[in-house]
Amino acid sequence: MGACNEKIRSGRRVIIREDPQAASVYIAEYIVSRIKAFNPTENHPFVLGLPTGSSPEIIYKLLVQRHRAGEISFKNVVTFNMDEYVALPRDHPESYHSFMYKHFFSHVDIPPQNINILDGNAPDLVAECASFDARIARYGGIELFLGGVGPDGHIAFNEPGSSLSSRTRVKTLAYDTILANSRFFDNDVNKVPRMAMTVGIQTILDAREVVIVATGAHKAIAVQKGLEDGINHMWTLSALQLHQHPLVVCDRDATLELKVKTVRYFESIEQAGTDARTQGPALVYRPRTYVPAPLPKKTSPSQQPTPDRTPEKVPKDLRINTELRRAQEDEELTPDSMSSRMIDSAVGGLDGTLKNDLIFDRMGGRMTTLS
Ligand SMILES: N[C@@H]1[C@@H](O)[C@H](O)[C@@H](COP(=O)(O)O)O[C@@H]1O
Repeated sequence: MGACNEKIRSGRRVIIREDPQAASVYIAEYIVSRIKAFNPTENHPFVLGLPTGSSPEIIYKLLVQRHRAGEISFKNVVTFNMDEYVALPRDHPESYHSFMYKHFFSHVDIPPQNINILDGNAPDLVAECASFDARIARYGGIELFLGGVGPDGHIAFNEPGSSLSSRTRVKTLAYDTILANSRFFDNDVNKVPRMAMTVGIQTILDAREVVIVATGAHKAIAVQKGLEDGINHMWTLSALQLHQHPLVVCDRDATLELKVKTVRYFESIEQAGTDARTQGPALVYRPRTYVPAPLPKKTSPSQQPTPDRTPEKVPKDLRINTELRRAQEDEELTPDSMSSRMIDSAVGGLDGTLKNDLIFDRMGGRMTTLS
């Protein structure tokens, strides 16, 4: 597993800020800059994946502020939310529908028909999940998926043990998650829904870029398992090691379980000038792997886009071809394999201090110390 990871960790970025506010400022600015760089139009919208949870609340607040200041429009942005509880009324204050309208959608100019949230009360939940995946495919895939992480390392509701190749589906919540989320339900575990619908790990990995916010000491073990250990379905955050462009933004507390060397390494990448806000994956050069069907003409908010509701109606050519996408993505910010660190030229462009830090990390150096 270790050797395999070395090859696939390319382009991984970890940004560390002192507190949740500063981490959120970074992410909000990043999202704004990505949407602006994409220059979305009605026929070529920016497709944004979105989370709920307490961690992204500040991010939404900042995005709303930027919108009110006239700095960003969401008119040509299409959103897909990660997850929703099953059988919780849509207008329940803790439904993810309510959360999203309360914190974000009601305050920006996104057209209602551009909003996609799983319907946890659909008569056929399996068909609803398939329809959700079909809608994502119809829009040409997700450009940027923002996510949080649970204390047990889950992303969306992909609980420990989830399949790394999963797509949108119904999941039974882990007890840890029910306990963690009971704070939103009068601290009563019995009020927390037992099931949820969630995008799968593969749904997230299919996004062209994934941004994770992790703040607070209670996320430190998940961050350590996700970043330093190997890919493990018991810590589904770690699946991002399979992605070409994951960006994890932590506050200082969330790094408490990381090795000092890991923290210093990622800080050195940022100091070396590979600022994620300007070094994200190319937005326009990566070809879409399918041709999106033309979007319906906008009429009234009550006339939602009418995606096919059943899996049978999903045309084959709308399926995501991840192999082709991977083949196209070969740009790297900084080599992150042990073998490449051993080559002095890999750090040749850094200043003396950074060079010393990284050269210290050579396998040869460690062997000398041990002998
Ligand atoms: N389904 C959500 C996740 O998407 C979220 O990342 C997690 C962490 O939430 P918080 O940010 O409140 O810690 O909570 C829930 O389980």
